[in-house]
Amino acid sequence: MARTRVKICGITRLEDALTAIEAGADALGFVFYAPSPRSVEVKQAAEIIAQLPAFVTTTALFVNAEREFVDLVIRDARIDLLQFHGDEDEAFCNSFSRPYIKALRMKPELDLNAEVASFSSAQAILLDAYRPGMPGGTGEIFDWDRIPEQHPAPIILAGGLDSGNVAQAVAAVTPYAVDVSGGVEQSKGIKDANKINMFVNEVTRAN
Ligand SMILES: O=C(O)c1ccccc1N[C@@H]1O[C@H](COP(=O)(O)O)[C@@H](O)[C@H]1O
Repeated sequence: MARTRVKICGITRLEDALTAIEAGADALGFVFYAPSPRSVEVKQAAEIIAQLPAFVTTTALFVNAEREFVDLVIRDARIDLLQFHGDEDEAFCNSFSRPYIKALRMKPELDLNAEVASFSSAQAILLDAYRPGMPGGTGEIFDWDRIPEQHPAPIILAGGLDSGNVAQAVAAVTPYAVDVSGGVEQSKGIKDANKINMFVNEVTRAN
C-alpha cells in the first residue's frame, strides 16, 4: 500500500509552514476565502511560499471565487495545485493553468459516484463533512462508511481529523491523502506544533 500523503491546510504563518514540512507533511493549503478565519492575503501567502524548500506542494483553496481572482493568485504566488471548495463546475475548475482537486461535501443525498464522475479531470477528490451554511473547515467528521471500498478516484479524506482519529480514518478508508486544518490548531489560523507532529506521526503509524 502506498504511503498516505498529508496536507496541512489553513497556513497563515511561515513558522507553521516550516513546522508542518519538518514534521513530514507533503502539502500545505492556503485559504483564499475572505469569510474564513484562516483566510490569507495573496501577498502574505506569496511571501510564505517564497521561503519554502523544494518538493512541497502548495495548494490554493477557493470557494466560488471569480476567475480573475484565481488567475491573480496563480500569477502572484507559487501555487502548484488548486482546491475548489464551492459550487464550481468541472469546466471552471479545469480552465486554469494548474491541476485541481475538487472538494465534495458529504450531504446526505449526495450521489458520490455520480459527483466524482462529473469531475473526471480532477487530480483527486476531497471528501469533507457537510454542515449547511459552511463551505468547509467545520471540524466535523462524517460517516466514513459512505465511501465505497473501490475508490472512484484518488480520495483525500478531510473533515474533523485530528491525531486521535486519523489512524482509524486511514485504516477505514485507505485514502490517497488526509487533509487537516482545525485539528492541528491552537486557535483559528494558528497551528500547534505538537498537534502537527502528533498528527503526522499517527498517519505514519497507520501506514
Ligand atoms: O478552513 C477553512 O476555514 C475552510 C473554509 C472554507 C472551505 C474550506 C475550508 N477548509 C477545509 O475544510 C476541510 C476540513 O477542515 P477541518 O480539518 O475539519 O478543520 C479541509 O479540507 C480544509 O482545508
